Amino acid sequence: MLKVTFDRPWPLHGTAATRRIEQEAAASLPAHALMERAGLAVARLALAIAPHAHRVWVACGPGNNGGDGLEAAVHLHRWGKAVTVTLAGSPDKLPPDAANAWRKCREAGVPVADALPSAWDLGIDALLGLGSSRPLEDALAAAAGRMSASASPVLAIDLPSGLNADTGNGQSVRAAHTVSLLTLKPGLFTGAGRDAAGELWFDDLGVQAAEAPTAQLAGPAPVRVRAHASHKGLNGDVAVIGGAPGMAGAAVLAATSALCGGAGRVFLAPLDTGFGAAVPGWPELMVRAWDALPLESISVACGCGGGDAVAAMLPAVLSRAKWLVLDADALNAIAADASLQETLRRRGRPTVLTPHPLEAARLLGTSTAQVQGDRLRAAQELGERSKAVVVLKGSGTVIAAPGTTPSINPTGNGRLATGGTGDVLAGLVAAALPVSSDALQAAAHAVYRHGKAADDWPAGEPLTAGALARRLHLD
Ligand SMILES: NC(=O)C1=CN([C@@H]2O[C@H](COP(=O)(O)OP(=O)(O)OC[C@H]3O[C@@H](n4cnc5c(N)ncnc54)[C@H](O)[C@@H]3O)[C@@H](O)[C@H]2O)[C@@H](O)CC1
Ligand SMILES: [K+]
Repeated sequence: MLKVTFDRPWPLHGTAATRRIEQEAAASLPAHALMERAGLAVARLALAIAPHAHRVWVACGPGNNGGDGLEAAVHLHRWGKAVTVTLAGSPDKLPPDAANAWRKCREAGVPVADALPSAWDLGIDALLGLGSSRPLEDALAAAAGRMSASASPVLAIDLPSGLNADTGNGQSVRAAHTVSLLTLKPGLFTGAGRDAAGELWFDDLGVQAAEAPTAQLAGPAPVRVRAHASHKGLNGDVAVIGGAPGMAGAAVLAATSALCGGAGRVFLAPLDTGFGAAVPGWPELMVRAWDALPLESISVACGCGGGDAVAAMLPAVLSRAKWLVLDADALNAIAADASLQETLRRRGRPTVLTPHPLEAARLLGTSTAQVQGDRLRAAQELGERSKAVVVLKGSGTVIAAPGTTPSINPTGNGRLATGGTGDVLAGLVAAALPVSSDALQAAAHAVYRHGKAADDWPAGEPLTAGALARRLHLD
């Protein structure tokens, strides 16, 4: 059993891959062995996270997730806990492993109640796992609702019941802890998964997964030590093109973020002709006209408050920039213009798109709900279509590129939901591209760093985009 910490990458396996791993392992093990291991792991974790909990409610569902709960209930009962089992389903319809666990439960004398209990110290959610296929109803919904609403902590087995393992969608139990079995599932880390799952634990049940991961949970970048004999020319030049009248702040945020994020030199090309020759308070930033910039040799972040005006620059920027980050208004302009989409596809140089779900929906010609319905798939599809790295922002930002395993970012929190943090990210990605040979890795590490800065934010201090940019210092 491992606690899932975000200081290293983790492989993630979706439902189909996990089912294959389970079938292969079950074929080489004695009957019921996997479920017995799962039940023991859950019972041990229950003791570890809630050592003083005496009354334990194990809410079991109609399938093998319920079976895991029944196995755990037998152990906890034997260890002296006051266990109450409820079963949302019929004992004679349980699948074989779960039916075996039910028999053991009855033989051990574990109390089984028809009605949901009114008080307990620890809830164990064994209603649904991988098999969750539709919204919770009736007895399952009643048990899930009562368990989630209680002040007593919930330990979810495999997944918070109702959560889709692949997409992180679905109304589900809200758990304080979730122990993911055999594999870690992508749905725990994106969409509603982060809020539903609480602290995450992983038990492989002694099975080494031979399946290729469906996705990767991103880890931090290795520390980049700058050589003593270094100079600014080795650390990449970044230009930010954006900041139409009334939106100059977005471009300034991206530029300051690139600077604080480690770029050697940073240019700012405001689209507001009245901007002035310098950025107050930031003498390091060099203000230039966009068409005076050496686009062929620099990293460009384009969008960032560019408004409608940015569309006119895009043909040149798309065909000339050595490295390119497209954000916000640049993405909207591309979504509205098939010839820009074609130029993007044919660019053939490192390109990163940083859409939020609505921008991604516009680019894909679909709805925000459909993008959010399967964030991994939407990011992958957009990457394939545009031949670019895609950073689909949101809870569990997805980073995808054609022909590669996508990543989900584990850092960041709701404090980032404030104006300008996306511009900060665009600047940071633009700074990361010139010093990396792999645009996907550069983007994933920048996203990780951006989120980590928010996770490490001092309590009681407001998180604003400008303050965030300043905190992106190199170690
Ligand atoms: N078979 C085994 O030996 C093992 C099973 N494991 C557990 O088994 C789980 C998967 O078991 P199952 O495939 O039986 O699936 P579940 O136990 O998740 O679901 C059971 C059944 O509930 C039904 N269902 C889905 N949504 C429903 C809803 N909203 N309302 C009513 N019924 C609904 C489905 O028809 C599904 O087959 C894993 O998540 C894991 O917890 C693991 O412990 C590994 C070992
Ligand atoms: K569950």
